[in-house]
Amino acid sequence: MPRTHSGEIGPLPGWTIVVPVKTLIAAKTRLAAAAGPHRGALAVAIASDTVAAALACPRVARVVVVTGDPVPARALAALGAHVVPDPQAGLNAALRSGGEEALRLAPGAPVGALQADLPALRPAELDVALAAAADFDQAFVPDAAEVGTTFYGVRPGVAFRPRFGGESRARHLAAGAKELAPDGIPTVRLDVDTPADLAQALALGVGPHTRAVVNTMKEPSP
Ligand SMILES: Nc1nc2c(ncn2[C@@H]2O[C@H](COP(=O)(O)OP(=O)(O)OP(=O)(O)O)[C@@H](O)[C@H]2O)c(=O)[nH]1
Ligand SMILES: C=C(OP(=O)(O)O)C(=O)O
Repeated sequence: MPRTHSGEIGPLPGWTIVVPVKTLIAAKTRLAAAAGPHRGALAVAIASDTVAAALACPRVARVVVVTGDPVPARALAALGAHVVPDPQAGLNAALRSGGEEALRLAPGAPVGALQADLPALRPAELDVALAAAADFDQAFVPDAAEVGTTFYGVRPGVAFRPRFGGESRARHLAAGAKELAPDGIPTVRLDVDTPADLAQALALGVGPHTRAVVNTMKEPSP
């Protein structure tokens, strides 16, 4: 059963959050030099901390992971995500496919897309973003660099049309989605693509999966 919570207008259905996870062999290429042989483990760990934080968020009823890779599929299912296959037609096709599954699972629930690379994500900060998003047909959270997007969501009954990839902030704005960038949600906005992003996330405080892999990366080679 989806969790519900009380608000001024009575109990609302919880969000279904769709998280896309790339096949590991192609994942986190910008961290390849920093992570070396730990790149795949780091990608799974970052996705695990993102999914665990989303599942712990009061306004989230369920997480649908879209991936074509059995390794993150197993790890994220073990955390409680519902995993579906990737249609292998790019990021937005993967998200739309997850959105269709979201409607099958909970037709009356709001649907959001969340990047899988938010290792510092705090459930309470995601909750702030979801509470704000509920007031708009379509809304999104820009990434910390204000170029990309970390979250895009729609109200029940509104077509789910994510436009992620590259300069997606401008595309979401042009499509009429409301930009949400309140103070106090840095961990929703900090997507980790580069070593500098990872350093910033470590400073904010990452989840235990990412912490463990980063500790291994720091160990001197035998
Ligand atoms: N399921 C799925 N997820 C994808 C796909 N492309 C990207 N993603 C996910 O979308 C988010 C943003 O991905 P990117 O920044 O393009 O890739 P990345 O692996 O994080 O990093 P780079 O390799 O450095 O570009 C991450 O959560 C990825 O796992 C895809 O084709 N299918
Ligand atoms: C896919 C995106 O981001 P990145 O490639 O920076 O993870 C995006 O911001 O739409």
